[in-house]
Amino acid sequence: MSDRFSLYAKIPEPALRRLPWYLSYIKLLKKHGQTNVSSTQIAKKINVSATQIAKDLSYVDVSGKTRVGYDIDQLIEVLEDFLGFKKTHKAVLFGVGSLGAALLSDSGLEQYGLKILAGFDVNETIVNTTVHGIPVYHSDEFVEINKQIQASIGILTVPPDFAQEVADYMGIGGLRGVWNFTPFRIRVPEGMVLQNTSLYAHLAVMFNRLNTKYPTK
Ligand SMILES: NC(=O)c1ccc[n+]([C@@H]2O[C@H](COP(=O)([O-])OP(=O)(O)OC[C@H]3O[C@@H](n4cnc5c(N)ncnc54)[C@H](O)[C@@H]3O)[C@@H](O)[C@H]2O)c1
Repeated sequence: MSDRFSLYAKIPEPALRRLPWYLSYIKLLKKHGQTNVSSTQIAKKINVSATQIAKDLSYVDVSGKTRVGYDIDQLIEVLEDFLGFKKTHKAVLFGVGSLGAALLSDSGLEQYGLKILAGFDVNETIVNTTVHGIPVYHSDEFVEINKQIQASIGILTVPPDFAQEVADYMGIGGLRGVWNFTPFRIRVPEGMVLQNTSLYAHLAVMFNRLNTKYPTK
């Protein structure tokens, strides 16, 4: 992220979560040849009020013009920069099982600025192979290997019983952020960034909403 953004107020998380929606919508408009967009136009499609959109965009270094709106090329550039999608963040992944291997095969992550350089596992049948072109090493080799590759993010896709132990080990190897896919609520030392992601948590919310709207016997 550019230094210029450090001049701005800390953006609230809900606003930060909405910015990628705007980005993806304006990229679609660009694909259809549009060059400018107003917050009112975004609002109609995204289902967020125009006032909220203008407020969210006030956290990034871009300004719209009356009646013309925002320049789409500039808005895409600034949003991608702000969201960190233009920079390469080096990562490693622990636990090359079904979820881990799927993440290694997802080329979308690299487009969004996350480059996975290596996988680590303890299963001898996976160690010293490549998965989708990414080398997989034994977990014991992580600290030495990371001295060379200097990754800063660790993706955690091990069984929950090993989640805390592996997260602690990630810290020893110099990682500064953990993207935790396990359902285990890991603790990380102060200064380490933790992001928990769970498909199942979202699924539970959807089931709950469905049951509320359409109760079953
Ligand atoms: N967040 C989500 O939406 C989501 C979705 C699916 C699975 N999960 C979670 O992701 C994790 C992995 O699930 P999966 O289905 O891929 O399991 P899996 O059993 O297919 O894979 C786990 C892998 O971790 C490896 N492993 C075990 N101990 C290790 C260690 N100490 N260091 C490195 N690797 C180690 C195993 O050898 C295996 O290859 C689980 O915690 C699961 O609950 C989360």
